This record gives sequence, structure tokens and C-alpha cells, in this order.
Amino acid sequence: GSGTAVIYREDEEKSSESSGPTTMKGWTYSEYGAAKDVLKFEDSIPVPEVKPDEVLVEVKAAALNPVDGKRRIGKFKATDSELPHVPGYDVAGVVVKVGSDVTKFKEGDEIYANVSEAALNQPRQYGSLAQYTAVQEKLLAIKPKNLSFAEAASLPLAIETAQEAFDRANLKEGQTVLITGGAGGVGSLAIQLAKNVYGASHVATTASTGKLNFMKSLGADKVIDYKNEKFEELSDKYDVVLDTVGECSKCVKVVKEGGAVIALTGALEPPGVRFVVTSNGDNLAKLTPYLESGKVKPVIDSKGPFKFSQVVEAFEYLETGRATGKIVIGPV
Ligand SMILES: NC(=O)C1=CN([C@@H]2O[C@H](COP(=O)(O)OP(=O)(O)OC[C@H]3O[C@@H](n4cnc5c(N)ncnc54)[C@H](OP(=O)(O)O)[C@@H]3O)[C@@H](O)[C@H]2O)C=CC1
Ligand SMILES: CC[C@H]1OC(C)=C(O)C1=O
Repeated sequence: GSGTAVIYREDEEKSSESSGPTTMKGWTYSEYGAAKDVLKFEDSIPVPEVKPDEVLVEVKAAALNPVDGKRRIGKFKATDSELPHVPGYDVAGVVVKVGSDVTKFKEGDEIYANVSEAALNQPRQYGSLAQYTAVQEKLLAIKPKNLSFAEAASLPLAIETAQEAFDRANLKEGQTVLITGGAGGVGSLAIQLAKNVYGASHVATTASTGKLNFMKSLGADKVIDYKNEKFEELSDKYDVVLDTVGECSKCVKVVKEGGAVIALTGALEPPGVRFVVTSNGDNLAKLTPYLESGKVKPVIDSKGPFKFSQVVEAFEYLETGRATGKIVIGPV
């Protein structure tokens, strides 16, 4: 669907100079731990200040990523921003204020973004699971016209990860790709990008028995049911292997001589390499034609979108590791 979800909020606190609300509702945690233990819904969080290179976004929808959970349990505390945090990397919404150095966006623009340029190194303290969030201009892209806010919010971090992985692997038209975990947030977009953006001639993927047809519908040429067969024992070799599961040692067995193995998580084995996704608005905008033409489609887990009040349940579902596509929160 498309169109703008306009939500009238009569409970917003207006500041005197009518520069907009000074407090907002949102989800926060002040200590590391499990979602049900540490996530709190607050109704008077200070609306973030807007730095010169940032815009203030009225959040219409947000999406969850595994990194939200890993961060919340303190896995990356050594390089994390200070607590308390508002979680959430993925956002779609409307620009309501622009900083003094902003040139490419204006109030009223419908945008989407991954709000943290570096996912693990000083990620934003106040993320997208609140009514407003501040985002650097260089991370923003205009929302594809045909996508709802929920559909757009489902994309940034996962699609930027797939795009960066294939760019780092130098994936070329006509090459063959294996994507482990094709049914996940990254995998479900990576299959589509490999086929319809990078022009791979053959895309294989792994998923469990009940998801095989869904993988075919996304464009996979070969779907391996990891409950019944081991891809690393099959004879096929690939130019590029994107591992979204964390099984690099198996992936290096099926990469062609001189091919690339990109591991998103888990222990590495040569020639496997890992990277941490960098948020970049220009890279996201490169995908607009594919998204607006339907060549690449958002994939939203059918349990969602989850209501703004259901963020703990949404994280608990994500952390089962069984999500199909993306877990979206909205309307916010
Ligand atoms: N390095 C980086 O910058 C980034 C790293 N990541 C990491 O990559 C991983 C994937 O992220 P994301 O896609 O969002 O995760 P998801 O939570 O969306 O992945 C869930 C999916 O994984 C599938 N899955 C689980 N185990 C296996 C398996 N053994 N073989 C095949 N499929 C499997 C599940 O399918 P089924 O139910 O069939 O098992 C499910 O559909 C996470 O660990 C995340 O932290 C993600 C983004 C960026
Ligand atoms: C170690 C990679 C780390 O970074 C992101 C974004 C994840 O999801 C991770 O696990």
C-alpha cells in the first residue's frame, strides 16, 4: 500500500515557541538485559536535539534487527553509546525539522534510514522506537513512492547489509551465489538483490522445510532444506557465498577457487571475511528504482506489523531466530 498515515496526537506537549513537542513516548532501557526485564515504555522522553547536519523525523514505523538484541544484552558495550538507549536502527517517517547545515531534505519529506552510521561503534543513543528520532542527513533516502511506511521501515539495515556484502564480494552479472539463511531479514532481500540487481545467474539458499516454496517465490533457483541435507556436502561450488547464519566453516567448503565468502556473524575461517554494515543514504537511494518497479520487494513477517505497545513481544519473537523477513513496528 502507499499513502501517508497521518496520526492526530492531542496529547503532545507543545513548547512555547511552537517549535514542536519537547517530550515524546518511546521504548527505553537503562541497563543491559533481556527485553522483558529491561525495556520500559516511557511517555516523557526528551525529544532529541537536532545537530546542524541532522533532521528530526516524526516516526511512522520502525523495524527490529538482531543487532538491537545483541546490543541490549551488552554484547557490544565496549564501543556502545552511553545508556539509557532508545533501541531501533530502522525508521520510516516524515521530516519535521532540519538542522542548519541540511541541504538535501526539507520539512514534510517522507524518508527512511538506518539511523546509525556504524552499527556497533557509538550507535545512536536515541534510536527509532520512539515518536521522534534525529538522523544525520547523509543516512537518509526519500521513501519509495509505492511503499507504505511499514514496508519502507523494514528495509534499511538489512538491505544495506546485503548490498554492502555483494559490493565487497564484487558480485558480477552471471555469477553464482549461495545465501545461507534465505528466509531471514537479510537473506530474503539478498536473494532478490542477487538475482534482480546484481544479475546473478544462479542463486541457491538454505531454509527449513516449511519455507522452501517461499524462497522460490523470492527468486531462489535452488533451495536446500537444511533440516534434511547439508549444503556443504553437495557438489555445487559458488562464486560468492553470503553467510547470514554463522556457519563460515561450512561455507568455505563450497566457494570456488578465488571466490568470496562474506560472513555476517560467527567465527571466521579463511577465506571468509566479515564486515559491519555502514548506513549510507546514497547507497540506499541507489535501490529506489528496483523498489519502485517491484523488482525488489519488502518482506514483512506475517506476525506483524506489531503495535507500538508490543515491542517486547516483537523482540522476543525476533530472538527466537525464526522470523521470516522483517519484524516491523507500526504505526508509531
Ligand atoms: N555484520 C553485519 O553488519 C550484520 C550482521 N547481521 C547478523 O546476521 C544474522 C542474520 O540477520 P537477520 O537476517 O536479520 O536475522 P533473522 O533473525 O531475520 O534470521 C532469521 C532466519 O534465519 C533462518 N535460519 C536460522 N538458522 C538457520 C540455519 N541454520 N540455516 C538456514 N536458515 C536459518 C530462520 O529460518 P528457519 O526458521 O528456516 O531456521 C529465519 O527465517 C544475525 O546474526 C545478525 O546479527 C545482520 C545484519 C548486519
Ligand atoms: C558482528 C556483526 C554484528 O553487527 C551487526 C549489525 C550484527 O547484527 C552483528 O551481529
